Amino acid sequence: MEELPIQPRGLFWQIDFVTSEHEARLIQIFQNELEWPERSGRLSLHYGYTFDYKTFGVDPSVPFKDFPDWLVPLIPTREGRPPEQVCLQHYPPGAGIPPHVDTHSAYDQLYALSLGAPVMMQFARSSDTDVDEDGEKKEVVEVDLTPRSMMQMSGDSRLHWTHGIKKRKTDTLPDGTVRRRDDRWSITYRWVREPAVCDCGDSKLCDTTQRQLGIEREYRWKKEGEGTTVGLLQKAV
Ligand SMILES: O=C(O)CCC(=O)C(=O)O
Ligand SMILES: [Fe+2]
Repeated sequence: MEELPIQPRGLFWQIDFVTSEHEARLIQIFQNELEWPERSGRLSLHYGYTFDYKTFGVDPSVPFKDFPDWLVPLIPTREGRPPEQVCLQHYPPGAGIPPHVDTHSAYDQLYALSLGAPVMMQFARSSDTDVDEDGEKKEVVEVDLTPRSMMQMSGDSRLHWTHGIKKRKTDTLPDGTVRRRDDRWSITYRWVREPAVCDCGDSKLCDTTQRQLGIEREYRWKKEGEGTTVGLLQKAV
């Protein structure tokens, strides 16, 4: 994988992690062979261990959910062990994910594979000099999540920038082209951090730092029923 020469630092990229034929077969499986929750918006299916919201680690009372056959060849091998948790998500056109960092204390490495239609992801950090489109003092960088690409978020991109996908039906590319959204699937891979303590010291985005400073966190920032990733992700404050 190669690091993208952009801010945020720490984004590693591999194009064509799967072939178009392989991608088409996977999308067939996602559309015809999996049981998705019945609601609108972004939908998630989880594999591997279940997260325990009390300990912020793996819940030992819930058995490991085996990786299905289609998932096994899609597991990144660079970490030397398989991820503890894998999440398949479907984004119909118009769906998004609010800006967040994946909880620092719970997870160490984080990878995401994109399949189907491309989408723009916004990476953001607070800034004294920049304002975003909502007038907030934020520096925002858009990264095009092109299909079949594997992205690793490490370093700054993992710890000190939030990431999210806007709920909208089109994305505007850097050259001004307006691109319609279409169905997208992503597979997110998470490696548990042991012990569950992060030492990055970011008081805005790090749950360990906030706990040490006595700052109350907003774990349950997602609406009830909006998916089972509640607690995995931390809202940007
Ligand atoms: O859909 C993606 O590529 C990323 C999703 C994400 O940020 C997450 O599940 O934490
Ligand atoms: Fe995330």
